[in-house]
Amino acid sequence: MPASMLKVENLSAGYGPTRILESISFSVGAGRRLAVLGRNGMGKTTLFATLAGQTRRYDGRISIGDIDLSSTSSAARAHAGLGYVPQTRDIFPSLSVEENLTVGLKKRKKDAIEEAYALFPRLKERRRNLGSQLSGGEQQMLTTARTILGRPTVLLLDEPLEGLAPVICEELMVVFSELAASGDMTILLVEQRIQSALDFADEVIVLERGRIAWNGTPSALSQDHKVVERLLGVGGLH
Ligand SMILES: Nc1ncnc2c1ncn2[C@@H]1O[C@H](COP(=O)(O)OP(=O)(O)OP(=O)(O)O)[C@@H](O)[C@H]1O
Repeated sequence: MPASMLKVENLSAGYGPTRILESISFSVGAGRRLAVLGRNGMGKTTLFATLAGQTRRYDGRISIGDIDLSSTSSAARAHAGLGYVPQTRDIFPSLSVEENLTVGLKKRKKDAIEEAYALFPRLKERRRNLGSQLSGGEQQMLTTARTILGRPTVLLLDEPLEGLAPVICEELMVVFSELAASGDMTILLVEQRIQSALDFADEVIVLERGRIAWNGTPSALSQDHKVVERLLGVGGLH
């Protein structure tokens, strides 16, 4: 299935009575890549959790293509093509890699496994290992592969590089770029490794206290040292 456009209009959301996101609006064209940046606690994870239907939405609209997802369940959003890879690397620790990949699949188990191994050959080497025996990078590959097997047309990746060695980060970013280049997925990436996010993205939004404080291209952001320092808290990019 080809990638879908994601549109977010005047979205406000939070946890119970605690408002975190205030009137967020942006759209990501089909097959485009958006980096969502911001200092700690500015609402990036809350934005993704809200898109995935896991927080309380007070107001606003979320749509994929022509489908309005605003009031639908998390399961319905996944069914409509939204894939969410949370920061928590959700895998089953007591199941093997292969079982993690196929649990819940009724059909095309063999195809799914081969597809995941083609994407992440390291998982093939580890196929008999339990989830709990994997390194952080392998867990990230497994959770990403599990989500991709659901054939999302919009993929949300929340800090996939967190805590990983540089060589593994590079490996993951290559796969994410290949997925984006396939034209099958629109990808939104939250990442603290700002340079990696800027190298990957076509467009950027920067959140500050639950609002969009800046939006533009990666090159415009790289050149705006004041914005980088004020909104991202780093003295310069390299
Ligand atoms: N389950 C929750 N209940 C109440 N408040 C929460 C909950 N999760 C997060 N928050 C609050 O929402 C705000 C935004 O947090 P969020 O995790 O979305 O930020 P973030 O930009 O992803 O930060 P980080 O880069 O540290 O992951 C913070 O003030 C945080 O304390």
